[in-house]
Amino acid sequence: MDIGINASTDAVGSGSLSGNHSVSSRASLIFALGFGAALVVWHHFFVASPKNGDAKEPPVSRTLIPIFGHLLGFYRLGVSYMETLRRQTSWPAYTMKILNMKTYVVTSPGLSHAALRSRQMSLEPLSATVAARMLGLSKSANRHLGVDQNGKFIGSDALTERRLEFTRMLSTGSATLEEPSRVASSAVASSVNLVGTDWQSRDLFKWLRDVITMGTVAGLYGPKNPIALDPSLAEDIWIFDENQLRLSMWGVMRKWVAPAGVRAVNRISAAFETYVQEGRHQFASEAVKSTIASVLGRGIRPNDLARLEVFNISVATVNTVPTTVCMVYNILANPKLHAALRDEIKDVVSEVESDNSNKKMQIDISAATKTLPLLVACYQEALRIGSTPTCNRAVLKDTVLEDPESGVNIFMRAGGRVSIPTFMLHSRDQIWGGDATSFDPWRFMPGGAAADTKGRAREQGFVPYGGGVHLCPGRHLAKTEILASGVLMVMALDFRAERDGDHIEAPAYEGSTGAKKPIARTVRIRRREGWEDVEWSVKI
Ligand code: HEM
Repeated sequence: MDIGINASTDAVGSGSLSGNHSVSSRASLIFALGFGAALVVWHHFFVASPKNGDAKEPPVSRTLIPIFGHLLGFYRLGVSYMETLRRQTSWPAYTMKILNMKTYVVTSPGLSHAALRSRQMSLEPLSATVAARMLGLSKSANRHLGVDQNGKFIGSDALTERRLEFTRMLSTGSATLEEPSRVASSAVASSVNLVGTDWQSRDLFKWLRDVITMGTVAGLYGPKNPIALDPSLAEDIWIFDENQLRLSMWGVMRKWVAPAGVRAVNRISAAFETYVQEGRHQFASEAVKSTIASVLGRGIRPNDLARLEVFNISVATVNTVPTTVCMVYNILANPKLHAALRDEIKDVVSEVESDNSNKKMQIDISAATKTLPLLVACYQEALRIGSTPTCNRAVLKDTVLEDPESGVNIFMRAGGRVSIPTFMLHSRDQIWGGDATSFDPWRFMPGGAAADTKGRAREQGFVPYGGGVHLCPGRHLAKTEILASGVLMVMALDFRAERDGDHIEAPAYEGSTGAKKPIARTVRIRRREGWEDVEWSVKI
């Protein structure tokens, strides 16, 4: 284009330039067509062909658009794109090829468990390289994570050490789990106790999001945490989450491709850097205190530590929030269920102490599995359909795994990735006894399709917290906080739809690139009638 304009305006050499231009543009056209045809043939035979290198390797999923087809699919449909590809094959897994990277997407329950438990696969190389690309860490911090100057994982025990420490500190029965669980539940109770006696309109998702985020962060990072000082940072956690894919894919170009994501990382990490420099982490949970001490002990600068905390804080909130929102919304949308829960929970409510102005009531969730089976079933059902984490693994060595359902052996090549989108297992009618997309807690009650006769949740195909050595270390804390939120919302508050005469509807979701986020809806909320003067707390 530029050559053409220059040629016609160049009085001296316009003719020859012009002539050269038409010959060169024909040559360019022929070259472009030849190159395009070669690309399509290469894509067809080497990328889009359903045949893979090894006969036992899962078939390659096809896309109509060469090279960028899968990326466009993700941009358009988010993680649900993986479900559309699943329909191309009856294998328990398929291969998604993007350039030379192979991702094995596992779609059957048995193969998922086998992959999650396999010692030939690990999450760490992926966490380390993705963190390095997304967070703008210094070279020395990348080295700490085991990432070399080319962005390649060369190994480090830093993430293993953190995982083991976190898992130990947040395991059931440990005093170090009790403290953050108590603080998180009290923070939710405090938010509920602030609700007034007159009806007020609230965006239910945003309100619950902020209540849960404040609770989780207070539980982990203590009362002087950055979000307690600047609540607007809660929004940044979600902006970061929505931009994760773009941040991780574009490395140094992320400033241009995901400016909002970069701003969110900078804002959150700046606040965490000040938090560490001012020593406010001395009031944090033991789990956070010990991991911060070990990172600083390895010579990592506070600025890099703060950037790593962006990742950690996101992991701790972006699944807890959608699970709670899903549970509360669906309870409110079903008046029969709501009434049944009020009836169940009333037996664990007791008056603790009263002064002249306030009654103090406590809800005991310490033995919830026994005393609150319907609420626990609501929690399980919300885990099933309310959050959509994807478990990822790097294949460390050539591996063959058996799919127990079909008896087929599946080969996965070293250097590839494994992706287990939990929503694909959690939303299949044949696994969940029909109508898998609806919220039906009775599935998890004794004898239901998702439980045994004693009400123990089925394990096959139910992997909300992943599995194997990477099984979510925060699951016990999350469970307590979600149950505490549930009992408080049900017992302490009344809810109504925004318009008189309407019912509160079950949440509807937009195709989101990040964690599951329902379409915004406003509801009215006030203190429960007849219980206006009560100050609530939760016994965990
Ligand atoms: C309902 C809430 C939650 C859900 C559904 C959830 C789910 C998950 C899943 C699926 C994984 C990946 C496991 C795998 O790949 O096998 C994971 C990992 C992780 N989660 Fe959670 N999580 C929740 C809450 C939390 C909380 C509250 C914390 C923090 C206290 C937390 C901290 C972590 C960490 C640190 C990892 C990485 C583990 C590793 O590197 O091995 N999660 N979570």
